[in-house]
Amino acid sequence: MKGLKGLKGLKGEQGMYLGVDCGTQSTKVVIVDAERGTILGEGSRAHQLIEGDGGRREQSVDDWLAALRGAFADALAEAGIDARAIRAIGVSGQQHGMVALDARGEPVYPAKLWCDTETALHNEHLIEALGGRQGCLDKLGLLLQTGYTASKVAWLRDTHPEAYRRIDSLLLPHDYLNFWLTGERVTECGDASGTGYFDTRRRAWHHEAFKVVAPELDPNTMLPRLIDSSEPVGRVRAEVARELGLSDDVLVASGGGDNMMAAIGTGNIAPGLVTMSLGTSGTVCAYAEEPVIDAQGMVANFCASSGGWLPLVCTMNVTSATTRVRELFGFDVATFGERVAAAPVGAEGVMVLPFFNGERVPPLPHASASFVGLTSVNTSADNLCRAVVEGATYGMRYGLELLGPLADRVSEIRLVGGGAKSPVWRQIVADVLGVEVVCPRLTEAAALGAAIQAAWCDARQRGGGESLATLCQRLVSLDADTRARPRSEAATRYDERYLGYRQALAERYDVPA
Ligand SMILES: Nc1ncnc2c1ncn2[C@@H]1O[C@H](COP(=O)(O)OP(=O)(O)O)[C@@H](O)[C@H]1O
Ligand SMILES: O=C(CO)[C@@H](O)[C@H](O)COP(=O)(O)O
Repeated sequence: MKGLKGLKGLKGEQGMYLGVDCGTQSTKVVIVDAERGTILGEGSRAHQLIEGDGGRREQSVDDWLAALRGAFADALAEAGIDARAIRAIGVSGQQHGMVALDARGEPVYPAKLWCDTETALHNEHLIEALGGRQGCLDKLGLLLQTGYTASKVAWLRDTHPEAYRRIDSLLLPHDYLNFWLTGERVTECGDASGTGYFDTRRRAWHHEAFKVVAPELDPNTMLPRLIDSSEPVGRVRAEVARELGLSDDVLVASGGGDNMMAAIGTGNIAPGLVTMSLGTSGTVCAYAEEPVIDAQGMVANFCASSGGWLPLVCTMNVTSATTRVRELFGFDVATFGERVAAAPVGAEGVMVLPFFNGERVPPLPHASASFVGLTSVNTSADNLCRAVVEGATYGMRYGLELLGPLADRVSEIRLVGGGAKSPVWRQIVADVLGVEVVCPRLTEAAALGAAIQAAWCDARQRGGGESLATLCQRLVSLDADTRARPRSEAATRYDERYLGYRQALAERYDVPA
């Protein structure tokens, strides 16, 4: 991967845009010069994860704010610009998290995250109450999956009635950061489509579904105002502008869910491309001009944040799984990569079903991880490290196959997220999926997408004609050095191993092989 230094250009006096991505493990910030098409600085700060029995995964919103402040300071120092040159901000956020605020704007409970599986039973009950799978598809255009916001709200109602009674508004993580920046409670269709009370076909809140989730709450006042993804949320509050050293008229774009922003940050805003993220979660998505309704409910018919739709498959165990095994052996990221590379294709028969966090697709919220095929000969650190990377990647192939016709003719996958920084993993993805992969120069594509969206929003506000496509052309560039092509022998071996993976899923979990 090329360093950012090679990308830096002259520092303009204006036309700077800030992209923020509040991911699961960290907040990333980039500063771009949209006129020159250069990335000037980036920063990243980690978050704490609150984990508990039964699949609890939560975060404190204060942690997000602290990470944003720190990452912004680092990016600004690297860019070496005056913060007053920043014209607009775009915020991307991990999808689905429940941020329930009281009337003063304080959380009534910590943010409950997309990867929390504690509410699986509530999700099942909600599906039933909405008329089963078909009822969900008819009303919402997608099937509720454990992890969506709806079951978290229902869970809070059941388990913390006092906190539930104090709810005044229900936001998503990126909405919350926009609220902190502007004081406005606003959302847009991309992120809203992952709540479970949004009609993804009509691109509107589904009040009837919301009443099933939270009968006592009034959707007219609880739910954030919906704006188009090209519209601004507002201007940065004076207090925030002072603290961050920004000028007092900085625009805040609508922002969106991290997958929607990563689609923009990889130029995936027209049919024909596939974006795959190896983040904490694994996601694979393709832009579509019409809604894509999956009768099985595994492909989520999310709206894109550039108009159109972004059908997506999400698995919960990608770098969350590889990090667990890496840390078990006490390896740093570089050593882990070396150990993965040292093991042969197929890890000498060791296979990992990496469901440490339960799983969303296939829908196994209560599953746990398994290491299978271990013998006295193949049980080595190298094989275990490779097997967890391979297992997470089999999940991505499963997801790609679910996308069906949208991905069938794709000649190249744009790979993003932390795991995409690993050359050995990129090759494994190419070999397992049998498709060429390439990374954008900036693998923090969600933060870049948010910055591009901010530039788009700013251009529209100023009456400028610059389209999102033009901005993507200028700011999204691919790193030829990251290109990995399938190797025929390895691909054939992986076809066999993938069949073994599907068989293991069928035997253990009754998932059709
Ligand atoms: N070279 C690498 N090889 C494997 N994993 C990596 C590498 N670089 C970063 N990661 C992992 O990527 C993860 C962070 O990815 P990221 O996309 O930022 O996650 P999120 O957006 O969910 O917070 C971390 O678990 C980190 O260990
Ligand atoms: O739940 C989903 C998508 O439906 C996840 O993709 C989250 O949006 C978290 O993303 P990362 O933190 O892994 O980037």
